[in-house]
Amino acid sequence: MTIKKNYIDGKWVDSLSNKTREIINPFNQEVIAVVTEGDEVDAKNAIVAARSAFDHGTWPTTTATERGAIVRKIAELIERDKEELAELESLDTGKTVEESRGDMEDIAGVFRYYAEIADKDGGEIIDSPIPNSISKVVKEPVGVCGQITPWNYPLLQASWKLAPALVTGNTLIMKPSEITPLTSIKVFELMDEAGVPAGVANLVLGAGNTVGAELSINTDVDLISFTGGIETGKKIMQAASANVKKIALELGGKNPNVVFADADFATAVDQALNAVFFHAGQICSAGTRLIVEESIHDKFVNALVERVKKIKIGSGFDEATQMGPLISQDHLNKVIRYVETGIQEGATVAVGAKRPEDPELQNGFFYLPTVLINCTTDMKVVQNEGFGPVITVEKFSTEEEAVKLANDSIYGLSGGVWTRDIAKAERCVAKMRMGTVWINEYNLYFPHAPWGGFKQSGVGRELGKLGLEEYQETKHIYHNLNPVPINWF
Ligand SMILES: NC(=O)c1ccc[n+]([C@@H]2O[C@H](COP(=O)([O-])OP(=O)(O)OC[C@H]3O[C@@H](n4cnc5c(N)ncnc54)[C@H](O)[C@@H]3O)[C@@H](O)[C@H]2O)c1
Ligand SMILES: C[N+](C)(C)CC=O
Repeated sequence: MTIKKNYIDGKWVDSLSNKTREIINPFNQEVIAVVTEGDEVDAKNAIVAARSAFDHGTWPTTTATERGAIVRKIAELIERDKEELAELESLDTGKTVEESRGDMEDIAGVFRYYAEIADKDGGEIIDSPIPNSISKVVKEPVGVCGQITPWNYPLLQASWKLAPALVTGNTLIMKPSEITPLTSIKVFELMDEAGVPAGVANLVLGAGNTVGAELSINTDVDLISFTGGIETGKKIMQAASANVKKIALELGGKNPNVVFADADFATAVDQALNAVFFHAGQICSAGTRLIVEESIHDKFVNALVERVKKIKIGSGFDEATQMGPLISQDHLNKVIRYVETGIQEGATVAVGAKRPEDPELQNGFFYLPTVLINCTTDMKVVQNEGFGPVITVEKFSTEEEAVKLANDSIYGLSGGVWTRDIAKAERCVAKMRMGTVWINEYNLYFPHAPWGGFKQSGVGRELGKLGLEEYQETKHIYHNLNPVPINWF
């Protein structure tokens, strides 16, 4: 098997240690690739390349229109190679190929969106309060950016960082999750083909506590953008204080999906399933906390359980499959422990809570879709992110109680409200402390609207204009057209 390499200063290179890592297919544990295993030294080399490209290269001063054209070209290349990318993503993560195809469309859309808005904001002229002066505000790139991504949406989360960083003239070093690097490697090949200059975009493969930690602490890095778990986010925040780096943190969620009795019942049941079991629940915004009005609770749970029993789990490459495996043995063990904790705390298993018995699935990291009822907000299984195909169900009887339960969390990433009463929906979402709230919808996102968390779900925003501004410094330029001595001293 050819060893896949780091991409530093425009060249594909092995890590200096010559260590390698096997990449495993979560469906059957087969080795699907071998990649070089970078560490702090490789990260430092990439930082030197990115620093030099920023301080001495042409990229930061290339016009936004030209940078936008290159980013548009990346979108076209992703569309050209969409099928190959989708298959790689499914091999690496276990998600269905149909899902991965959807991801690739979203990813191309993100590159296109940022290519389009790249040259649409030329700054601002301020109405200066001082005669004979010009006061203007311009945007400039932040500098060298470290970008660290998770395993659940490897290329999608990478695209939310790469596209805005590039169009705004930054240079960058990306570290994908060490267990799912394949589509990131491929997209760096495409960025090279699109004409991104050497040193502007660098890729270092390897572990979080080596490559990731170096990117976070190194004082030649000006910004660190991280998507991943809350505990890692806290470490990165601390390390970033070494040079008061700018930080953008997209962290976890424990997201409430509130269903009122007057909601469209069938749609709310269907979307509650999607909200949590899509990608086996390995989604930051998964609607893992179902909060249902008491009067419809039993009927809702029964309908949910009937549908859950029919979910087809299997290979992401089988067109009939609706849910694939979890990402790894470690993660499967974590989900098993998480459910056991819930049961010990008093939750009742309505369906699932075990591994499938199908002999064909025994080599994969599968866990059955699980519904836990009789849950209360004080339980760990309701408060902690499980990141698996597990939904907890709580009851409420008043609108105030529904909002109170929804907000009772250290997280604030996203949430949903299901009702036909427009005023009630608006009252609820106005009080819900989350970065994204859906009304009669769940888990929808697109490049035009910002994404990010309240509370411990993160700092900053990705996507939309705010996602671009994360990669920009704001400079006020004051020009005195009639300089005269002040004569104070
Ligand atoms: N808010 C969002 O948009 C969003 C999107 C996707 C995933 N997530 C979150 O990501 C988590 C799952 O992903 P994960 O298990 O890969 O998360 P993780 O925190 O374990 O790892 C994420 C990345 O951080 C790296 N890392 C680990 N330790 C590090 C360190 N000390 N310094 C620097 N980097 C380090 C890892 O190698 C990986 O590349 C979940 O909590 C999920 O909610 C959030
Ligand atoms: C941000 N999102 C929803 C694409 C993936 C979260 O894990």
